[in-house]
Amino acid sequence: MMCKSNTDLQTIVDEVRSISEAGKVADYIPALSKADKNDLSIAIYDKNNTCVYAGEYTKKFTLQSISKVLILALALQDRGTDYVFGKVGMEPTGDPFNSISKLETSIPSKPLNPMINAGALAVTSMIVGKSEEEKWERMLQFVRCLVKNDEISYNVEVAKSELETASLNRALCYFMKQHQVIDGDIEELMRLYTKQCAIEMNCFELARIGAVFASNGLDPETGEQLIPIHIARICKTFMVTCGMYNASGEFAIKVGIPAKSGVSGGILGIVPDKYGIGIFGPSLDEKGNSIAGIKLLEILANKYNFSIF
Ligand SMILES: NC(=O)CC[C@H](N)C(=O)O
Repeated sequence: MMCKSNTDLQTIVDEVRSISEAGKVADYIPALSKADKNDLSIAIYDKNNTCVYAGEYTKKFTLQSISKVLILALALQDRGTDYVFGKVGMEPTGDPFNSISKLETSIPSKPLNPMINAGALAVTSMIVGKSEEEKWERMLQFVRCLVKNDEISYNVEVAKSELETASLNRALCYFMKQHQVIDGDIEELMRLYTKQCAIEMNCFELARIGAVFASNGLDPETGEQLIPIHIARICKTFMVTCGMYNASGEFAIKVGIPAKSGVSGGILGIVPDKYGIGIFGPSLDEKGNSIAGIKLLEILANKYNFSIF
């Protein structure tokens, strides 16, 4: 399926692009600091299988936290809701995505939700497989299936860069191991998590994943049920309550759709029963969300009445 350029969308992208100057690209994962601050691209994939784009839409980026939604969908299929939510909560947090503080203060000690790092690390530890290789193969295959592209892979440099510097995420893991939220080898978990975060695609491919969620788990092209309906619903609900980190409340008011961002500057947006949206704009605001990406969504939401509320 080809995605077509769209002049109305391009006009909005051109208007918004300069906002990127006010933000900065993530550099706590050293390899991400190489991103071009002024890149901005968007694709909107209709559930009836048409797609429009604007900006440098073939540019690839790593999913980072967007992968949390996808791996949650797989873990829920692997283990069921009772098991997953026995270990990870369902409540939003007003803290930054990598915060450790609530882990110690909540009783019983479990991460508040699967969209913050602690919760996502616990979710990745639940993926079924006889070996590390098998677990990774299953994770990658699931994402490939959502995009319908077997060439989707991960950025080795970004994964390595994060693996070498992820002391805080390691600390979250060891804390959770002590409290029986996770078990197994922490370095294996770190390798799987940093690879899932480094899965790479362009905004068109991300928009296609959004279209699967928008259609309650159905592949927009083949009609195949890729994600069970109840799991697609759980994922979209988490995206509304926790998807934009500690900016989720403001985003719900200003845009009003399920969305998930990542520190690479990607945003996955879903207009239920209508569109999947993929955005890439690596310049971030102080909460770690794409500054131009959010602006684009605000404009589009107003213009086309996207809000689900
Ligand atoms: N917010 C994000 O995108 C964070 C993902 C990143 N890989 C991390 O764990 O720090």
